[in-house]
Amino acid sequence: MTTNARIAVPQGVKPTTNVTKGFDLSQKEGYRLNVASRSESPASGRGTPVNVPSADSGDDLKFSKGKEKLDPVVLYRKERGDVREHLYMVVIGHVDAGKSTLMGHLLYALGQVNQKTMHKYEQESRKLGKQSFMYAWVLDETGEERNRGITMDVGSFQFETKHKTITLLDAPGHKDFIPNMISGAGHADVALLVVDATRGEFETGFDYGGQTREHALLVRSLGIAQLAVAINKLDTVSWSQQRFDEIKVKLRTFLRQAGFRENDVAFVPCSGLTGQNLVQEPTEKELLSWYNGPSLIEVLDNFKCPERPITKPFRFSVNDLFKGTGSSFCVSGRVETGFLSVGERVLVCPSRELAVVKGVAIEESPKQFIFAGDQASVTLSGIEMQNVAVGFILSDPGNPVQISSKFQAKIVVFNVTVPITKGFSVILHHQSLVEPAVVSKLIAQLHKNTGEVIKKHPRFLSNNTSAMVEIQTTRPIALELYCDCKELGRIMLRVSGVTIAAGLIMKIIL
Ligand SMILES: Nc1nc2c(ncn2[C@@H]2O[C@H](COP(=O)(O)OP(=O)(O)OP(=O)(O)O)[C@@H](O)[C@H]2O)c(=O)[nH]1
Repeated sequence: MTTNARIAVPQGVKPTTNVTKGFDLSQKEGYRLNVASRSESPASGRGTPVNVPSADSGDDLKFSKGKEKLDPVVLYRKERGDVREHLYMVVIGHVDAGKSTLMGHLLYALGQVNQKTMHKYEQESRKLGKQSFMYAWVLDETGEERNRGITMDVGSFQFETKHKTITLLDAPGHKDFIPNMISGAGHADVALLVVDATRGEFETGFDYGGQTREHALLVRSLGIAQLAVAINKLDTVSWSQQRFDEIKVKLRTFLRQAGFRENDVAFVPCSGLTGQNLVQEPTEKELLSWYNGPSLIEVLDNFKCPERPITKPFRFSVNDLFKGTGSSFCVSGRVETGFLSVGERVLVCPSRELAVVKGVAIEESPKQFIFAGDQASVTLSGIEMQNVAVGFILSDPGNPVQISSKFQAKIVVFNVTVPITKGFSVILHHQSLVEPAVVSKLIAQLHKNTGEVIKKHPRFLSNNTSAMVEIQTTRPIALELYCDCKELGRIMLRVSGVTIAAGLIMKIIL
C-alpha cells in the first residue's frame, strides 16, 4: 500500500472520551501568563494574549484538564499493546546509488507489488527506454520523477518484516532536494544508507560534496542512531569480497567519526537490480563463497525500536497542512513527545494560538489517541489556517514549547568553503522549519571530543571545529533545549544548498 506524505483525515471526528472535568478560567490565565513570560511575542511584544477559539468551546474545553489523570504508559499499553512494533525508516544515499530500485525490488519480493503491476511498469519503462528503472517506478510515482529518473519528493511505503511494520521514506539523493530529504529524515527512527559498489561510483558519493557523506551526517545530526548500509550494485564488480570489504572499512571509519556506534551499524551486500540477498537466500556462487550473513530484510527486522517518549509533554511538529471540509483543516506531522486525544486543546507555536483537536488519524484511520513516534494527522478548529505553517509546533497549553528568536547552540562545522564569522548568514533547519538566520556570536571554540573551551570568542570557525555560537532568526520560532527534548533541540545550518554544520540547542535567550 502506498501512502503519501500527506495523510488525509476524516473531518469532524467527534470527541467521545469522558475522561475530564471542566477547564477553569484560572488555568487559562495561568497558562496565558506562563506563555507570555517565557518568550518574546512573535508580532506584538510581550504578553500578547493568546487567541482562545470560540467555536465549539463549551464542549471542547472540558477535555484539556483531565489529561493529567491519564497514565500514558497504561493508556499506550491498552491502545497499542497488541500492535506490532512500527518503525519509520528513511532511505538515503548519493544520487543514482540505486535506492528506489532496491526498495522497489524489495517490496516486489515481499509480495507488496503484484506481478501485474510490475509487468505494467516493465512494459511502460521499456517503451521510454528506461527499463533499468522499472523497480524504481514503484516508489518514483510522478511523471517528472520517472522521466528524469530521479526521486524528488519523499515517497512512502509500508511493509512487514517478521516482527515489525516498517514505513519506508525514500529520500531524494540529488543535492537540490536535500531540504526534502531533511524533512523526511527528521521524521524517521532509523536509516538505510545505500551505496553504489561500482568502481569510481562509491568514491564519487563518498568524496567531499558527495551525498553519501552529507546524508549520513545529516541523519545522525537529526538524531538517528541506527543505520543499515546496503553495499549495492555488487553485481557490477562480480560480487567481489575485496570490494565489499574495502567499502566497509572506509565507511566504518567515517561513520564512527560521524557519531554512529559500531554496534548500531550493519553492512549487507546486495543488488537491487538482480534482487540478490534482499529477501531470499542468495544464489550467486561468488557471493555465497564468502558471505553467510543476514539478507537485507533480516537486517531491517533486527533494528531495535527506539523508545517512545510518551510521558513527556505533548509536542507535534507540523510538516504539511491541507484543507478539510467546513472551517476545520488538517496538519500532518510527527508526535515528537507525549500523547494527544481527540477533544483536547493544543497551543500552536510560534503563532501562540489555541486550537481544538477535532480528530486524529494515522494513515487515514481515525484514532482516539496518538502517541510519541506516530506520524499522524490532526484536524484542528478554532484557528485560522493561515496562522499555522510547516515547521510549527503544536504543544500542550499547560506546558508549552518555548518561543524565541535567539539561542545558543553547540555546533560541529563540517562543510564550509568560507570560514564562519560573526554575522554569517545561514538557513536554519529545525525539524520541518526552514528559516533564515545569522550566526550572531562566536562564543567559544570547543575541543571536539571533550567539549572543553579551547578558545573564547574565536574570530572564525573552519571545517571540523566544534563551537558554542549564538544564532538569531529573523522571526521567533518554537524550539526546545536539547536536554529537555532531544527531538526539538537539534538544528542544522545550510548555506547555498550545502549543510555546513549541525548542532544542539543549549540555551534559549528570551
Ligand atoms: N547493475 C546494477 N544497476 C543498478 C542496481 N540498482 C540500481 N541500478 C541502476 O542504477 C540507476 C539508478 O537507480 P535508482 O534506483 O533510480 O537510483 P536512486 O538512488 O533511487 O536515484 P535518486 O532517487 O535519483 O537518488 C538505474 O539505472 C538502475 O537500474 C544494481 O543493483 N545493479
